[in-house]
This record gives sequence, structure tokens and C-alpha cells, in this order.
Amino acid sequence: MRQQVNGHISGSDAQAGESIREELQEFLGGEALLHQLDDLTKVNPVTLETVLRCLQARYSADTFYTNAGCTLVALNPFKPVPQLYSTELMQEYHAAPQPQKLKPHIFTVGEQTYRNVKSLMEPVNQSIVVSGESGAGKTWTSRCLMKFYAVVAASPTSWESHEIAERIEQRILNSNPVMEAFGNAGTLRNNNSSRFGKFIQLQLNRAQQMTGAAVQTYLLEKTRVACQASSERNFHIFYQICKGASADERLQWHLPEGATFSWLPNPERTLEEDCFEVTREAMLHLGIDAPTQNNIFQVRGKATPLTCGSGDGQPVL
Ligand SMILES: Nc1ncnc2c1ncn2[C@@H]1O[C@H](COP(=O)(O)OP(=O)(O)OP(=O)(O)O)[C@@H](O)[C@H]1O
Repeated sequence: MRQQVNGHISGSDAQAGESIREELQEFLGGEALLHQLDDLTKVNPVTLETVLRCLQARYSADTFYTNAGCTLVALNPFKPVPQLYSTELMQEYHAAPQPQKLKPHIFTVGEQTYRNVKSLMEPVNQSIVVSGESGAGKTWTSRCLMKFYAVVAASPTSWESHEIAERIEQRILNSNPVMEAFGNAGTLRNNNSSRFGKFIQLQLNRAQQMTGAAVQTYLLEKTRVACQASSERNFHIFYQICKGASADERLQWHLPEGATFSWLPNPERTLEEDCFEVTREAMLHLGIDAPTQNNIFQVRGKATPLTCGSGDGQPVL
């Protein structure tokens, strides 16, 4: 920061300021090469402008991951990039002698963490913190990491243990649609916004194979059930039930065909997250059988906002 002495900027600070400006010009002058900088620690001088210009250049070149020392910066591409998350690419990062030498990727973080567990004499828990503002891609990134571990941490030798591993993998991956149905909602910033925090624990045995998972949730935004900002929605599960229940289930759950409910705003917005079948299927894989599911949805239908509207769209309350 420049210091003012008697209202004037001191000579040495003015020189420093001038030299930073020159460095900045020089750095930004090489704009064509900015996208090749795969680590933000190489940006010189480090200013908000240079860092953002570097990320912008990489984004324009469809490069969505950049290192910042030992932290990985992930940009949300806001478009499908299937080749970036293929099983082949996971295997490539997993097999690489030095994954950190490959292009920055969430799989580098996944693999490095996996190796840290492996390489220590006494295994030590490893944590990955995924943080960012709403819509930044945290849920996506966590899903990617879980898929990555489901692939790399499941290579048992016997056929029987292969079956068990597949079941565990499937269960771990199936926890996502269920958690998202009950805990995510469409907001102004994100059609599939997690309205809760979660701590996902993946458990490995001594052979580094995945043996289970535990998810701890906290700070669920319960008030959303009764009160949503305009243009936002309630939790996906309610819309899924309304749109996906069969005629029999509608009768049982007191959901007349075509009913609208005061606490389920914007039902006309169809999201890909509205698929009831996906949630049911995932619940089944998690061991929640059809009668138990029926009880859950029945309770949801009776005890929640769904009963607080009438068939003609008028709120009862
Ligand atoms: N790597 C990615 N590739 C393609 N699309 C992505 C990627 N990351 C995020 N998205 C898109 O951006 C949307 C928002 O991402 P996500 O739900 O992961 O954000 P979030 O940080 O978890 O937000 P919130 O805090 O609101 O839950 C996703 O539904 C997806 O469409």
C-alpha cells in the first residue's frame, strides 16, 4: 500500500507503484499465453486483475481447473464436458506416476489424497474441503470425487468381493439423488441448490478398497418448507411426488390430479431434478423398500405443505 507523507506519496512508494504497473503491463501483454499458466502462484505480479485475467483466459480455452499452490480452483463450465469426467481419464490420473504433473484436475486432488492414505505406515484420515459460493459447483465436485473413488478404490481380486464392492459403490453413488431430492431446491442462483451442509466420509480398508460411507448433514434450511423467496422453489421431493405419483398413490397420499399448492411455488418450472423415478430407484438401492418408501411419501403428503393448498389452487390457511 502506498504511504502518504504530508499529503504526498513518498518517492520510493511511487517507484514501487510504477514498477508494479510495468510488470502488470508486461504480464498482460503476453495475454495469448495466459491460458497456459496452470498455477496461479506463477502469476506475476499477483493482483486481482492478473489472477482473474488468467482464469478468464483459461476459461475461454475450456480449461476449467487451475492450481493455486496446493489448492485447486475449479471454474463452473455451465455446460456438459463429458470427456473431462470419463472413466478413462480417472484411470489415467490413477495410474500416473506423478498425477500432479498432469493437467490440474479434481482427479489430481482425489488421487493425491488416496495416495496419502496409502503411503503412510499408519493410515491417517485425509480431508478434502470443497468450498465456494452457491452455484460454484461444490455438489458437482463432490459427486465427481465420489465417482472417482468408486472407480479407483474398488479393485478387489475375488469375484465375490468384486460383487460386494460394486454394491457399496452403487450405494454410495445412489445416496446423491436421495440427498438431493430431500435437501436441494431451485433457487435464483442454482436450480439444484443444496440447502444443507454435508460431511461425507468414505471408508477404506487396509487394502485401500472402499468398504462404506457415512454422510452427516447439518444446517438444513427447514424454513424453506413453509416459506420460499419469490421465484424460488420448495425442496425437489415435493414436486417429484406431485408430478410422478401414480393414480393409486395420489388417492392414498391425498394428492388430487392437477392440484396446485400454495407452498409449492413455480411447479411449472420443470427441472431435470424433478424425476421421482430416479429418487425411488436410488432409495431402493439404498435398501429402502417400496412399503417403507410408501410410508415416507405418505407422511410427506400428509404432514407437509402439500395439505395446505386446495385443488383449486387457493391456499387453505
Ligand atoms: N464441472 C462441471 N461441469 C458441468 N456442469 C457443472 C460443473 N460444475 C457445476 N456445473 C453446473 O452448475 C450447476 C451448479 O453446480 P452445483 O449444484 O454443484 O453448485 P453448488 O456449489 O453445490 O451450489 P449450492 O451451494 O447452491 O448447492 C450444476 O447443476 C451443473 O449444472
